[in-house]
Amino acid sequence: MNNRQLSWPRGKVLGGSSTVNGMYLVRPNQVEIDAWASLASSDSSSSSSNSPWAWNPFYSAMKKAETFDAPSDDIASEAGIEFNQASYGDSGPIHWGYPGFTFPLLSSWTPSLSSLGVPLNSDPVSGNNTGSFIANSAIRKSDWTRSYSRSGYIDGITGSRSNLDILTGATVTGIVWDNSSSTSTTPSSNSNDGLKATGVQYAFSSAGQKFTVSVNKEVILSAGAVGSTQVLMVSGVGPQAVLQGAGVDVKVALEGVGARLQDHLVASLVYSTSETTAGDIHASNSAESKTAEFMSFINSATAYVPLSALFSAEDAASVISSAQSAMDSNVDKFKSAGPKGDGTSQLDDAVVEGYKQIYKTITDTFYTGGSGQVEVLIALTQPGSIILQVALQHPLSMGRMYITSPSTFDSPVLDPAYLENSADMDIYRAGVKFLRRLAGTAPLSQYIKDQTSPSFSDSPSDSDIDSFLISSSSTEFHPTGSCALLPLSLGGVVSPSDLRVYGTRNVRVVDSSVYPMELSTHLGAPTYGVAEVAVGLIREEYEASSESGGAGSDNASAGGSGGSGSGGDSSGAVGMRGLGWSGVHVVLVVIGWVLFV
Ligand SMILES: Cc1cc2nc3c(=O)[nH]c(=O)nc-3n(C[C@H](O)[C@H](O)[C@H](O)COP(=O)(O)OP(=O)(O)OC[C@H]3O[C@@H](n4cnc5c(N)ncnc54)[C@H](O)[C@@H]3O)c2cc1C
Repeated sequence: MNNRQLSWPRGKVLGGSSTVNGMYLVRPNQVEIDAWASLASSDSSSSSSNSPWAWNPFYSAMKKAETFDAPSDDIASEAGIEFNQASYGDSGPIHWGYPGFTFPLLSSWTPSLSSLGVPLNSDPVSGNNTGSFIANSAIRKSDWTRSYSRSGYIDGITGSRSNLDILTGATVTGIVWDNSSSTSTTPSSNSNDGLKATGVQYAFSSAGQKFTVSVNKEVILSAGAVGSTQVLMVSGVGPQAVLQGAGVDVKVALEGVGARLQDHLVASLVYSTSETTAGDIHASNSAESKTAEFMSFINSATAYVPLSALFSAEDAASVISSAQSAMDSNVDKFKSAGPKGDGTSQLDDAVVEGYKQIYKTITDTFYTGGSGQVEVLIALTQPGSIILQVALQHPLSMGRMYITSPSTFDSPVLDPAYLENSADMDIYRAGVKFLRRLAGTAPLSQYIKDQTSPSFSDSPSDSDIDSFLISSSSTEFHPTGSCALLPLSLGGVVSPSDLRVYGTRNVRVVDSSVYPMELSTHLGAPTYGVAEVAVGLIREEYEASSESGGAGSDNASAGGSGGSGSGGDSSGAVGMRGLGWSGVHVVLVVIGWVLFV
């Protein structure tokens, strides 16, 4: 995007990004999760329907993390909220609620979208998220506070658990290996081979003393899409060319680490309004603006829009077939860009094959299977304005992240190759046109006056829209793909069977880096699901081992959480809730948090 640099904030705090995020709780589409399970099982003899990553078990895991808080009748009718309570969990640590304050203009959201072919979805959380709806927010109704990984998973257990230590303010600087445990840098999918971690090193500043937490059992990284990838790389696990360039000894030449980095891009159209917005009430400094109910208001009206509502049937078919027929040239381009995107070396064949399979999945299944290709949102947070936003959901453009130094105190290079693929621009541009139609569609149109930004002509050309998107798009804060859960033959980083990093015996990654492709959702809710699946797999493994007199019975350390605490969480994933059985000592080493040992 004209070499623009975008800011990618992350929550550097206990609870990770769930502490600072926009609080949308949305589930992905079943089509996406089943496609992931199918890719994950593609080199195994078992069917993807038995995979823990298939929709049914994954849906159960997401529900395990949550408790649904129904809105009051007044809020539901004022905002036009519809829901199916049976589709939610009822006893998990994260509250799926709604704000205690709303705006009548929000009830115009779903009728206007329905008129544009995106009907109300009154049950968007049980497998089909396409359509328009008022999404859940991460709000606990009993006191209108944010429900996030720390409040859900950690706060209730600190002080009461002698087998949990949390080191805050610490930055993990690398994994300590038993170098005699493996002599080969070639990764194997066999967990009995490979490097064994014996500890995690951390420090409180870049020049400060380094400390080590020893590991009896394993290390679980939950440092997020950027953090976990960086920790692996500085520890010698990653693409050879990258590690050598950064002065890091190659322990495991795992070429998929950091490859295929992706993100959701978002753009905003701003309209003036004479309707009162949340921004107006905030700015008024009135008594109402200080109530807990008002302060709980957060944007949440959304819609996942399929190609059929963005294009005519003929144009949709043309976008799909152009993307499909351009696959081989895009794959070649991706391969020759190399691990640093500078063409100095080619990408590994397995990583390229993974890109090809993901590309096929997006163009053959997601484009045609009815899942949302853009998300459309409305924001009421600016005084005097209504903001309509569009975010591209399944980018074919995938880039890379890599380190240039062996220190986790130095920033890595993050390059998601935004909009390099022309199909991405075609769909994103159609999303902007859709927003403009939405602004003119009743009943929402009665609240909308002039478009104040960007300053388009009445009929902007495609190139006007493209220039606007290139110059003003920002991140929707959903980076992923950098530690993909896929077979080694598709350039995976963690094994679908147990989230173990290939080429290691006892290091797992459990966080939002593991999705091989973007999902049509905000990534928080599914990442709680990833963590809950992980807890199930890890428990099963230790319990089986314990029964046979193995690892589970000794006084060891297990891995922790990220940003959160127990059981599973997104912004700092996995969980004490599920993992803290007796005999296992857990240490969270945390900036905001991170690992566990
Ligand atoms: C501004 C913003 C808005 C967002 N809005 C939404 C939203 O509305 N809804 C939604 O569902 N999702 C949203 N997201 C995304 C969502 O919050 C993340 O996808 C999710 O939190 C990812 O969880 P994670 O555990 O993978 O990583 P994180 O939550 O980022 O947790 C990683 C943790 O690891 C720590 N860490 C990293 N490196 C190290 C290290 N070397 N040593 C020690 N600690 C380390 C970090 O400090 C952090 O505490 C948003 C994200 C942001 C940043």
